[in-house]
Amino acid sequence: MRPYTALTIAGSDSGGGAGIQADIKTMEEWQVYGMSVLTSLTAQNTMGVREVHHVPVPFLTAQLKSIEEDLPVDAIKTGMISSKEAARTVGEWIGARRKPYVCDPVMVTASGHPLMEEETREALSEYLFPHADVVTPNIPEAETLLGMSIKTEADMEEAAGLFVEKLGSRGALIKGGHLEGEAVDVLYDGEIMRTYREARIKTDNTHGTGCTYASAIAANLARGRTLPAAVEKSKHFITEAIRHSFDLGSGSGPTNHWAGRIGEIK
Ligand SMILES: Nc1ncnc2c1ncn2[C@@H]1O[C@H](COP(=O)(O)OP(=O)(O)O)[C@@H](O)[C@H]1O
Ligand SMILES: Cc1ncc(COP(=O)(O)OP(=O)(O)O)c(N)n1
Repeated sequence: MRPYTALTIAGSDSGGGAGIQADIKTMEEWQVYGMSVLTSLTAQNTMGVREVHHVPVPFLTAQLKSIEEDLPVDAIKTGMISSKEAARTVGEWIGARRKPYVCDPVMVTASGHPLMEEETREALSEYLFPHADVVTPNIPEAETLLGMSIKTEADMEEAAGLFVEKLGSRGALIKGGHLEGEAVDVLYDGEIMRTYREARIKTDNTHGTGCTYASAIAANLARGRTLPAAVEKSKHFITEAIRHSFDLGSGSGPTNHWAGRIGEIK
């Protein structure tokens, strides 16, 4: 049996809530075989990031080569890409594959630790966005990348359009977790603007939500779903993962990747 597969190219979170750990856990929940190419190692927990080591670019290339010579890739997700050189290497590799690709432009952790060098921001639109079916910025990321302020749903729609028109991606999903009120996300696929809306859940345990959401979208694309359908399924998935999130650690706890299976194992 050949399973659906997805590749995450991202950083490691030793605390298990974000990064490749969240990505692989999420892919597994969608019965998609997850593979990982590590870009950086973070010494991290629910309270914050203690230290970061970036994988040397030649080793990044070695990991990509190991995947390509042996394993099929149905969809790709990228997360933490710290340097311009890493962005170039990853972007060129993805460009040669022509597979569904979700680009999560992570810049800073919720705890305030930078995950990307400042000069890498421009490299994202140069090397990664042109290959992306969808870029998934949160509000601060979209504001930084577009140089605009986002406060309303109308602003989110404008931002989604600008990602496609100015920053070169095929689609954009602006995530509204950092605004107040309902948890609203806006998707523009280059043709139609769509809104995904859920009630806001009262919790501080949202560590890893962005990684989990982007990986669920990649897993659904790997399964052959359209982008709007993949986002709809993944929005429901992330909402339940937040609703059943864990009170683990002293900081912002992780989401619950197995929320959809609660009660299965007695
Ligand atoms: N408290 C919450 N209740 C319900 N949904 C939330 C909540 N916080 C975030 N979300 C949703 O989680 C997803 C991730 O959003 P966001 O927090 O903006 O991204 P990031 O983790 O990258 O900062 C989005 O679908 C957002 O609407
Ligand atoms: C290694 C690593 N990659 C990405 C993140 C950011 O995770 P995200 O889900 O976007 O948000 P927070 O967990 O920071 O709220 C990370 N922390 N570590």
